[in-house]
Amino acid sequence: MSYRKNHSPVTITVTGAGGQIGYATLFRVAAGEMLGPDTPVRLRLLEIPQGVKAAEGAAMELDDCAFDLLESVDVFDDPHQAFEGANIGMLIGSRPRTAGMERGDLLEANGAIFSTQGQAINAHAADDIKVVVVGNPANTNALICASHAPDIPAERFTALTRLDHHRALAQLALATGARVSDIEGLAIWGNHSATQYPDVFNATIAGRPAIEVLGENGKNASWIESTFIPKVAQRGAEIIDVRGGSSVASAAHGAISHIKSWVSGTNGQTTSMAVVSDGSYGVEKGLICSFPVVCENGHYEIKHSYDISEFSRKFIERSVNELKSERDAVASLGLLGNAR
Ligand SMILES: NC(=O)c1ccc[n+]([C@@H]2O[C@H](COP(=O)([O-])OP(=O)(O)OC[C@H]3O[C@@H](n4cnc5c(N)ncnc54)[C@H](O)[C@@H]3O)[C@@H](O)[C@H]2O)c1
Ligand SMILES: O=C(O)C[C@H](O)C(=O)O
Repeated sequence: MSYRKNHSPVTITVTGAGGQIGYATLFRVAAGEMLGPDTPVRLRLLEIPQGVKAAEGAAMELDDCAFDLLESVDVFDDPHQAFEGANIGMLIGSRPRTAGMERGDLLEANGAIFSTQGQAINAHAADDIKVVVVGNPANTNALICASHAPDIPAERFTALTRLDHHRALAQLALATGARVSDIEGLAIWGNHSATQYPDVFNATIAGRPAIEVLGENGKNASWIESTFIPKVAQRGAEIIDVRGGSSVASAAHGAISHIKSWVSGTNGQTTSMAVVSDGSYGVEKGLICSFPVVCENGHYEIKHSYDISEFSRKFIERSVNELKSERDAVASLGLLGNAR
């Protein structure tokens, strides 16, 4: 459903609320930037015990802002309480990789978090719950979460690739001198990882094929392959390298934009969301994969009109194969609940 004309409060559960992205998200949500100026919000903040103080501090500052849209803010360390009545779940908190941790250890640690949260959402969230998973590995965490919430349609569990979409828009605008608002049809395919595929071949700039405009700016296919794709796909690592920590404000902006689009629509414009595959474009059904989507009336739809060249197919397959291997790894660890 769309909340735009609905003045009743919307309950939003934010996990990892004491962390950096949580801090960069909460105040904007309470100010109405996500659901609009007519929609009051109730915030339910979830942290692990060690993070509760930080979340309580954020809650105190939220009070001190005296936001007129903020009806309540509560802090929990129990997911079953935190997801009570949630209409929206922003699942930001996750277990970061620390020294000595293997990939399997990371998947396992996060698997435990996201299975518990999936169960809590299944048991306590509102019927119209919409979930975006931000915590990495975001796509597979969303898959685990959905698999533990058998009473909720799998379509309601999504993962964040909007940040990647924004990064791609910005790089294309920089390369062509275009305005971001003149670009349409750009899409991120696959996993929120270095294998993701930012696709310019279906994009237009001020109504003209982006490829043509790139060509006029001296940017050919080899620029796309050797500069544009790695720049976007490895931007997260570049930010970590330059900033000394992973992206925060841009990730919060991506998460807010993701929910805003899903709830209020994209006015026919394309965006990217990692959503459950319906088998479109040969992506195995059930994987949480980034696709081009449009949103309307509180729903998203995968766009089915994209031309996929051999070049694009190769990149999409590589990322989808990575999603399959993550899915197989968590399945073999017994972390997937009900098969759908
Ligand atoms: N998808 C994306 O585009 C994207 C972009 C940037 C970062 N990220 C990911 O977002 C996540 C959060 O990043 P951050 O910078 O806010 O990290 P952070 O370490 O500052 O904050 C994470 C918070 O989550 C909390 N947490 C851990 N386990 C939890 C659980 N089970 N329940 C509730 N809270 C829990 C921690 O206590 C911490 O306060 C990371 O996994 C990061 O890799 C994703
Ligand atoms: O946290 C990370 O590893 C990077 C993050 O997912 C990003 O894309 O900025």
